[in-house]
This record gives sequence, C-alpha cells and structure tokens, in this order.
Amino acid sequence: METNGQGIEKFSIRTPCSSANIGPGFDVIGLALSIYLELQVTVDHTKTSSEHPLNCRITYEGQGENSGEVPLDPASNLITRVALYVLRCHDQRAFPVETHVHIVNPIPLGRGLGSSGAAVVAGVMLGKEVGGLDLDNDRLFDFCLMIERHPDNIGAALFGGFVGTYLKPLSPEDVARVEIPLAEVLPAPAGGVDTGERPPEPPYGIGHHIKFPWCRQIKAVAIIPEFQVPTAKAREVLPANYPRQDVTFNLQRIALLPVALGQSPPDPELIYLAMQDKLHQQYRQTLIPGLGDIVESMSPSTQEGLLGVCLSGAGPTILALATSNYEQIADRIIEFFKKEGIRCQWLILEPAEGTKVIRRD
Ligand SMILES: Nc1ncnc2c1ncn2[C@@H]1O[C@H](COP(=O)(O)OP(=O)(O)O)[C@@H](O)[C@H]1O
Ligand SMILES: N[C@@H](CCOP(=O)(O)O)C(=O)O
Repeated sequence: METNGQGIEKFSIRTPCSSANIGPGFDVIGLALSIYLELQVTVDHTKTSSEHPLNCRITYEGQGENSGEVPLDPASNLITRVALYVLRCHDQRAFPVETHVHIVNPIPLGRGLGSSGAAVVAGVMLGKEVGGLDLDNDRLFDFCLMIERHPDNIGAALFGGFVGTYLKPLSPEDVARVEIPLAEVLPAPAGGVDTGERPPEPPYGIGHHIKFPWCRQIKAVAIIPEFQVPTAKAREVLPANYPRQDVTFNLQRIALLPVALGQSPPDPELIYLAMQDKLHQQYRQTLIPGLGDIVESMSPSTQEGLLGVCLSGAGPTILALATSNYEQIADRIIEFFKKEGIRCQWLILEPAEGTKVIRRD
C-alpha cells in the first residue's frame, strides 16, 4: 500500500478501447486504440467504517452519463463487480474502507469498440490494486477470461497494441471450470446476501497472446453510428456451423493479415484482401443496416488512401484502415448510414499501449 503519509492512497487505471476481429480474425485478433477508460481511485485508510455498500462509492462521467446505463451501485456496476470477483477469490469480501472510484469513460457503449472489454480489464486491475494482490498480467488475463470469454478485446486492452490471442487446450476439469455460468462467477447483484463462499477461481494459463508489429503510417478511422448493438445479441445471429470453404477463406486471410499490417510501406491491395471475412460480418448485416454495401463498395481502387474496411468487433462501428484522406473516407461511409436514416460520428485513432496504473499523490 502506498499512501500519501496521511493514510490516503491515490492511483489511476488507464485502459484503452479496442477493435476486435479486423475482418477475418473473429475472436482472435485485437487492436488497442487511443480512447481510454480511466478509473481515478482513492482509498481513505483513515476511515474505520463506510456508509457505502461494499465500502465503495462510484461516480461516473462520460458515455451514457445521463442514461443510467452504467449503474453506480458497486454491486451492479461491471467494473466493481469484476474487482469484487478478484477480491473474493482472495478471501477479501469487500473493498477496503473506504474506496472511491471515479470512472471517466469516453468509450462509446455497445458500439464494437470494446467498452465492456475495457471495463473488465480495468475491473480486474482495480481488484488487484485495492487488494494488494501479487498477480501478473498473464494471471489477470485468466480472471478476465472468466468474465468475457472471447480473448480478443481483453487481450488488446490489457497488453496493448496489435495482438493475436489464443486459448490453451484445458483439462476436462478446467473446461468445466471456465464453462461455469457467468452468473456464478459474477453473482448479480454481487452485494446481495454475502454467503461468504469463494467464487470459482480461473484455471492457470487459459489465455495467451502474441504481439504483432503495426506499420506506423496506418491510422484507424472509426465511423460510429448512433445506435447500439449489444455484443451478446450480435453473437446470437452467428451460425453454429460453417461451410468448409468459408472457414478456408478466413484461414487464408488470417495468414496474411499480421504481415500485411506490419510491413512498411503498406501494400493497399494486400491489406484489402487480408481484411475480408466470411465468418461473422455477413450474418451481422441483419443488425447493421448499410454494412453489406459498405464492405462491398469501399476499396483502395475507388478510395484514395484507404487500405481496407471491416466491422469493428461486433459492430455497429465501421473501422477503415487508411494512410491519408481520412475525412473523405469517413464521409463516404457516413453517407451509406445516412441513406438508412442513421447518424454517425467519426474519429481518427492510433494503436495504444495496454493498461497502466499511475500513482497519484
Ligand atoms: N465503463 C463502464 N462501466 C460499467 N459498465 C460498462 C462500462 N463500459 C461498458 N460497460 C457495460 O458493457 C455494456 C456494453 O458491452 P457490449 O455489449 O459488449 O459492447 P461493447 O463492448 O462493444 O461496447 C454496456 O452496456 C455496459 O453495461
Ligand atoms: N470477437 C468478438 C468481439 C466483440 O467485440 P465488441 O467490441 O463488439 O465487444 C465478436 O465479434 O463477437
């Protein structure tokens, strides 16, 4: 515990947003990008009791601030529930008296930019820090995977950069452990009646990642529609089985993608080809009006500066990779959504570092 000499401990946790899949890398590839969730945490060790549930007060500013989408009750808020899961796995039943978490969240919610992945990663890190736990990032990744089961967003948000993520084959007993229903990992609400039971701990070494190089000339243009698509819903529309030729199509492209996006100067034709997908985007068109037209008609041959275009995560955000003419590219994509009566905002983003803890005095 590092306090300021008066028993007050202050630190911030900064976690980037992420774009998963980048076309063919469904549930594998993640790219950390430069919008950051920040937790400003204060632990007042001079207090001996707290009037707040679970000894934790939450305040919030940012996306969905006035919509009530992000609960301020620590038993319901995703970040604090995740932190509490980590604490309870280590026999700490609540936050230290008295914890204040101020959440600053500019990551759009439910738009395919990994807001929930960032919340899970930040929550795991919060549990580690307030609990004074000796957990390295690989172990934190295991905890994240008990909550968000696809490793691409959380891998990018935790480790930063452009990553490939994969899961280790588990023993039958460990498979049963990671398949425990989420409600048992994160009982909702976490602060109900505390049975004193330890939640199921993650097996060791569930998830792994590898960092790929990223060509610095490439920027990510995010076109963010005004409507939300919950990731769970966008996963429900995917089929249980795929035609063999579609799987082969994606495997061929995934073999190209990390090389194509790492080499300088970037080769637009190669990147365009490497970003094609047949495993998720076509099925998600039903939820995202305009998606089919956008991926079919935007290419480097018609749009100067463009390298490739894909759905960001589960959508509805569109990610265009480009080296110039960002505004023209964004405007063209916005036009497609406009025809469907959908308004958008757009941002130019860059690859970001992973989650950091910054001490404040
Ligand atoms: N900073 C946050 N604090 C608390 N909950 C959050 C935060 N960010 C995201 N969430 C939760 O995650 C949900 C969005 O997750 P999801 O549907 O996976 O979309 P995405 O991760 O693509 O933004 C939000 O509706 C909210 O419940
Ligand atoms: N691989 C996942 C990624 C979901 O990302 P999100 O940012 O939409 O949560 C998927 O495609 O379902």
